[in-house]
Amino acid sequence: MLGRVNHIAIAVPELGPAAALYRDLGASVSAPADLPDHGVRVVFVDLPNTRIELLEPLGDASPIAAFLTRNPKGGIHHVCFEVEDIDDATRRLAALGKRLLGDGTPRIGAHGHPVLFLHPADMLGTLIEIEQPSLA
Ligand SMILES: CC[C@H](C(=O)O)C(=O)SCCNC(=O)CCNC(=O)[C@H](O)C(C)(C)COP(=O)(O)OP(=O)(O)OC[C@H]1O[C@@H](n2cnc3c(N)ncnc32)[C@H](O)[C@@H]1OP(=O)(O)O
Ligand SMILES: [Co+2]
Repeated sequence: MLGRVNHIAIAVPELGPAAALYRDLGASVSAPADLPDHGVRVVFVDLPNTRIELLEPLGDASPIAAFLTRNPKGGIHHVCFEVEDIDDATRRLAALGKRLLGDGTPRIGAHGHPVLFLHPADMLGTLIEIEQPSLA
């Protein structure tokens, strides 16, 4: 079921300095993009074998606000795995008893592809995102 690591997300209190840090390391960093439906502002750090997704809260109801209250300097927020067929993966994960966050159906993520999140309590204390990077 699980394919490549599509990205590793780091939640930060301020995107500007975080993006500058990775630029100073010589990485290619995208311009910020607001994702109001997801309550975050995001930039992507391109790496040879995956990406870092830097996340800043956007709006009062950001799903990463509580995380940053617990981790005021920021921290690793989630890992995103690619799947070939997110509908099949959703069914299989639900059958395995994994809690699917939100309304339990995939939503369009930062790359314009369907994504879904699994509750950290069911995934060894780690928030897991799955993404279908291409049309099934
Ligand atoms: C989709 C666009 C973009 C993309 O890649 O395309 C993104 O990735 S956007 C990313 C932001 N969106 C999300 O994270 C959506 C899914 N997340 C959630 O629904 C919440 O963050 C949730 C429910 C996982 C946690 O919400 P919150 O922290 O407000 O709830 P609690 O304080 O009750 O926490 C419950 C429990 O989970 C632990 N927790 C919370 N966040 C994390 C985390 N990132 N990693 C590991 N564990 C986490 C928290 O400590 C609590 O643990 P407990 O033992 O019960 O105290
Ligand atoms: Co993500």
